[in-house]
Order: sequence, then structure tokens, then C-alpha cells
Amino acid sequence: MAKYSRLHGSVGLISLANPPVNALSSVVRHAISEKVAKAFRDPEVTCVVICGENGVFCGGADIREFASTMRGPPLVPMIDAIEEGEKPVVAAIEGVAFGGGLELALGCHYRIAHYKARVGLPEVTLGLLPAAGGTQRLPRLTGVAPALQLITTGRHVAAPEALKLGIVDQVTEQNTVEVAVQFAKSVVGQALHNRRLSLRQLSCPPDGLFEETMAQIKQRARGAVAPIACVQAVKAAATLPFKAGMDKERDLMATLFNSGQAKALQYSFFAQRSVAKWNLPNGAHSGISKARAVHRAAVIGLGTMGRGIVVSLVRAGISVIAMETNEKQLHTGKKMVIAILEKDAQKHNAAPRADLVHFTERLSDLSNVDLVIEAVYEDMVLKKDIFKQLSMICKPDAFLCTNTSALNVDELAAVTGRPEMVVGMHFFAPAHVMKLLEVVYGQHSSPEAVATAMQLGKRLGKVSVAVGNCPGFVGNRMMKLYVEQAHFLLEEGATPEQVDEALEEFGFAMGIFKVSDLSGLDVGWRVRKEAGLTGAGVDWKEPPRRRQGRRYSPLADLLCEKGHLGQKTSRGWYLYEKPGGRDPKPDQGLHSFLVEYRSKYGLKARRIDKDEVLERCLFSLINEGFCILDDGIASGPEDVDVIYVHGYGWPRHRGGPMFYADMVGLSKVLERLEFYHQAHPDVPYLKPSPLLRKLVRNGSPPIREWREFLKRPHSHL
Ligand SMILES: CC/C=C\C=C\CC(=O)SCCNC(=O)CCNC(=O)[C@H](O)C(C)(C)COP(=O)(O)OP(=O)(O)OC[C@H]1O[C@@H](n2cnc3c(N)ncnc32)[C@H](O)[C@@H]1OP(=O)(O)O
Repeated sequence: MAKYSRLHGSVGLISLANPPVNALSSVVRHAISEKVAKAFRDPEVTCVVICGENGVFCGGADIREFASTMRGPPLVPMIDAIEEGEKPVVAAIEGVAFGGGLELALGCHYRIAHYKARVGLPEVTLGLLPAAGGTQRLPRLTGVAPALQLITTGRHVAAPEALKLGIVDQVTEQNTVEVAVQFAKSVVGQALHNRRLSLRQLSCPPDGLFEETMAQIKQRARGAVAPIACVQAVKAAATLPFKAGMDKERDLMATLFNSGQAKALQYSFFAQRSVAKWNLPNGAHSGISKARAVHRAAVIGLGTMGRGIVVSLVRAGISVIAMETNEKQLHTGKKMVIAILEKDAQKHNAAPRADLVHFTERLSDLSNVDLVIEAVYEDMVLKKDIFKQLSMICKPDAFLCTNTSALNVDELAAVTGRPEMVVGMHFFAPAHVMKLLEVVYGQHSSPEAVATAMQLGKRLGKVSVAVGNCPGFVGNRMMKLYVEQAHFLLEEGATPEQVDEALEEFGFAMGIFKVSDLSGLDVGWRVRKEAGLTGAGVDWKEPPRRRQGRRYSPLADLLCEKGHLGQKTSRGWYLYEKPGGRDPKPDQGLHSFLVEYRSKYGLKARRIDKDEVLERCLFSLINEGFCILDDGIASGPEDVDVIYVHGYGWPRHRGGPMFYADMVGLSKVLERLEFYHQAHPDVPYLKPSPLLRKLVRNGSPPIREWREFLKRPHSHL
């Protein structure tokens, strides 16, 4: 709803009141229209201020309403009526004015913002465009180029920048509503013509602006359609009269509104919020579990992961002890951490925060920290030794966390005297850049430990997902099968380029073979050696392309043995101009190697089309996602999807693997998995998961109902 009051006799004050973000639900839109009309009718009222309750102007249209038929007054005539009014209307912006909220403010004649407020048109991130005049009014206010940038990226703009761009007229550190009221009174009687953005003429945009932006977007958007529609809408603002531009905006929105991409992106928005509401098998959940404050943390190991974690902690203002026993590594780690922090300081025009880090070689220095993150390399013996020592050195209420991508958290917890204080914190490389954090709860992890790790993740700006303990947790457990299928496709006749092209066309930023070259083929080699799939631990009685009773491709191992480790050695699945080169080129040598390999093992190359690449790679990954849900390792499909979108480059406009399965149709996924399982009986994980079968038997319910078919989550090895 919206509340109405009269201040100082002549100011009509309209307050949006729809917690938590004053979204423009149909009730709110109805109330605003009514209150504005009332203020305009009242002869005592000479000016109007629109604000939001509880320190938030407005988070935009109510996204939950998009799933059903839209009711209530539309935004466009409501905003037009405000702009056309004969009494000055001032928007008092606190907190945020996003999407429809900013469009409402753009319909007002003046905008006053609190200095901490943010404004923006983030519709593009929901697969939409600002269709309440935003694409037509913003360019008339800021000029075309800045508006185009803001609308196509959905970037949030802090009040001081909004002032520079002309989006707001004044920024204040005082009470924003009071300042806006005084301001409104001061402009009574002044002509409003110039303040009506729809009447403003647009100056010519720079030559080639739209063509250049379109080209950049097509390259960056990976198949997303909303950014392209945003360019077209802003182009209409620059080339057509206001009314015709509005018609174009409306038509473009109509195509986007019901698109699968918009549904996927809106699902992603709520999925990201839902993972913060975690629950454990023992019934503990985020609603009742209190996190403990972390003032001092420690990171053990200053390799790539450790350095990134130290930087993340410092950026969040947490003081860190960074510990490394190897003197050379300590020196390099220190240099790199400081370099990143100095770059940060330069960017934000602030002092570097290196004073928050204390570098040391001594574990005993960790006696007083609240939380430790061990980030040494993946070696269980080494990690156990560290955890035993930590258990003795750290204060009794310190949390002990391990940054592991696959190792057993319970096994580590068991060597400490405080298994309830142990959780996994699986960061993704580079840890100061990547958004995802898997918080792995073990059998004994206390709700407080999970809550603290989740809360810390939030403070570090991560999207944190609580997951159960199993080899590879959620992300890597699924990824393993995706990678394996890609290798099998090479054995059967594909090239790395064909596989990558299909995946990139689907929307991945990089195909799997390019990713493998980037991270280094030796990473997976180490893991496979550890798992006894290659190297000393192999049972050589099995045929060469079979390990542990099932199909295995030794292709990647053979490349590693040749020293072809990817970008760093200038050869891997692709060829690079020099070691460390970034530009992959098809490698004829690799193609010949594949031909020889196939001939050696009597494999007949066949033509593999893009559909097969996608189905084999993605459906096997999705099938494992269903197994993970069935096992209770992830508590809902949203958890799996958030992990894939934020940690594994799954295109956001496709929602995530489980959402994609829902979109494709569960019976189709089941049917194709059955087909591939029959064709490849030596690949057990192609056998459709019991949960997938159950869902199909129950009429393929939509993804929001899948939780009803799940067992309770539990930790599981
Ligand atoms: C025909 C179509 C007509 C008009 C179209 C208009 C276009 C739009 O306006 S589309 C919406 C554009 N707005 C946005 O994209 C903003 C989305 N929200 C946010 O970015 C953030 O929520 C925030 C406003 C910055 C607040 O952040 P924070 O304080 O971190 O809280 P959250 O946990 O994110 O949100 C709290 C709570 O509010 C729900 N919520 C937020 N925004 C909306 C919204 N616009 N509609 C409905 N609900 C919203 C959010 O889901 C959270 O609720 P949970 O129950 O916890 O999920």
C-alpha cells in the first residue's frame, strides 16, 4: 500500500509501504495512483513528495507478480500522470530506487537522494527491460551513452555518481524526506515544462555507439536476448519521438516478458535468496541458528587459493593471520596479496588495507583467532596433521574450516577434539574473484559452525550454499561426469573444438577443454592418481580403457605424460603461441594423436552432432544433480542451480542445470538418458536416477514442487 499525509499544510507526502523493499505490487500501484490524484485534487496542496517507508524508496516492480496475470493499474499511465501534473513532485530516495522504483522517480519532477542510496535499472538481469518509460526517460536525462551502459548492464549506481550523471538533483546526508519537503516547497510556482523528461530533446549520440555496443553485447551476452532488446529500446529513444519510443519499449518488453530466459533469470533471483535459508538433517536451520562474529581469522597456506581467501577477508575488514611454512611461498604470497590490496586501494582511492594482515611462518601465532581456514593443497595426510595441531593450539571456541574441493570433512573433524567446530569452506579459484562458496557440513558440524561459515561467506560477498559431505560435494561431483563425457566424445570421433563450440553456443563462457587448458590438465591428473584411476594405484589387469569396473578414458593422462598441461606449457587440448598464452588454436598434432589413439584401441570415429554433445555432457551432469538431491547432499534444486551459475559458468539465462531439465521436460531428459545408458552400458551414471523416474511418474511437476519428493537432507559418504 501507500500512505498519505499532509505536512506543513501544503505538502502532500506519499509513503510507499510494502516491506521489505516497497515493491510496486498491484496494491501499491493502486494506492500510489489514488494518493497522487488526491494530492493533485486538493487545493491546499501545492507540492508532493514521494518516499518509501523503512529507509527504502522502492525495489521496483513486484517480481513475484510476474508469474501470474498482471492485475492492477499499469505503471506507465501512473508515471505519466505524475509527470503531467501541475504541482511539483519530488522523489525522496533512501536505500534503493531500482527498476520500476527509479522509473517512478524519473516521472517525478525532481529527485533528492540520501548519500548512501543506490539507483539503477536492473531489469536486464531479470531478462526484461525497463518498460515503464525507463529506456526513454533515462537517456533524455543523462545523455544516450551513459543510459545505454546502465540499462544494458543493470549496474547499480551510488548516489554521488548518480548526482554526477544528473540522475538525481541533490544528494544529502540529512533526513532525505525533510530535505525533499523543503526542496518541494522552494520550487512551488516554478515552471515544470523543463522538468518533464518526456518533453526533453535528446542530443545526438556519438557515431557508431549503437553498432559498437550491439557488437560487444552479442559477444558478451552468450545468447541472452534482454541486453539486445535494451539496445534497441534506447536506440528508439535516440531516433524516435517519445510516444513512438514508448511503443517500441512496450513491444520489445512483450517479447521478453514471457520468454524462457526471463523465467530462468527470475528463478535465479529467488534461488539465490533461497539458498541463504539453509537447513541441516538434524532439523537445525538458518532461522534458529545464530552465527558467531568473526573478528580475527587465520588462513593456512599461501598458494593461489590461500592468497585469494586472505584478500577476501581483508576486503571485508577482517584482520587476518596468513600462515605459510614454506619461506619462498610465504614471500611470494605476501607480495601478491599486497599487490592486489594496493590495486584495490588505487581503484577506490583509499589507503591499502595491508595493515590488517600479519604474515607468519608459525602455527602457534594462531592461538587467539576466531576462525581458521586451512587452504593447503589437497593432501589428506597433510591436512590431518594440521588439524591435529590446530585442535591443540587454537582457543577452544575457534572454528576450524578446511578449503577442500573434494576431501572428506568428517575424516578431518575426527582428528580434532572439537568435530562440532569443523566445517568445509570450498572456495573457487581465484577466491577473491569467484562468487561461490560451498559450506560443507559434516556429521558433527554444529548449527553455530554452519551459521558462522554461511554468515562469513555473506560478509565476503559470496553466494554461499550449505551442502552435505560426499566426494566432490555438489559442484565437483556433477562436474566429474560432464568432463568424462567430453573425453568419451573425443574417443568416439569429436574434436575439442566441436565439443567446446556446442557448449559455448549453449552459453558457457568457455568450453570444457578450454577450461581444462586454463586450469591445467595436471589438476585432474592429481585427483585421478589419488583416486587410483591412473599412476601407481591402477589395477593393470583391467583392459586399458576400463578402470574400477567401468569405462575410462586415459586421454587426459596421456597428454599429461607428454607434458601437455594446457596454457602453461603452450599445449594441451589446444595449441598456444607460447607458454602462458591465452589464445587457443586448433592443434593438428592433437588431432593426429586422437586418430592414432582411436586406431590403437580399434575405435571407429563417427560424426557427432551438437545435440549429442549437449545431451551427453549436460544430461549426465543433470542426472547426477538428481542423485545429489535424492541423497540429500543438496537440500533443493535451487541449491544445485546456484552452485552451477555462480561457480561453474552455467549461463544465468538458462537458470541452472535443474531448471534447464524442467524447461526441456523431465520425460525427455529421462528418455534420452535411457537411450544413452543402453548405448553405453559400461557408464553406470547414465542410468536415470530414481528421483528423476519418480518425478516423471508423478506427472513431471514444476521445479518449485520438487522438494515435496525429496527425502530430508543428510551428510553421506
Ligand atoms: C509488466 C512489467 C511491469 C513493470 C516492470 C518493471 C520492472 C521492474 O521493476 S523489475 C524489478 C527490478 N528490481 C530489481 O531487480 C531489484 C531486485 N531486488 C534487489 O536487488 C534486492 O532485493 C534489493 C532491493 C537491493 C534489497 O537487497 P537486500 O537488502 O540484500 O535484500 P534481499 O534479500 O535481496 O531481498 C529481501 C526480500 O525482498 C524480496 N525482493 C526484493 N526485491 C523484490 C522485488 N522487486 N519484488 C519482489 N520481491 C523482492 C527478496 O526476494 C527477499 O525476499 P525473500 O523472501 O527473502 O526471497
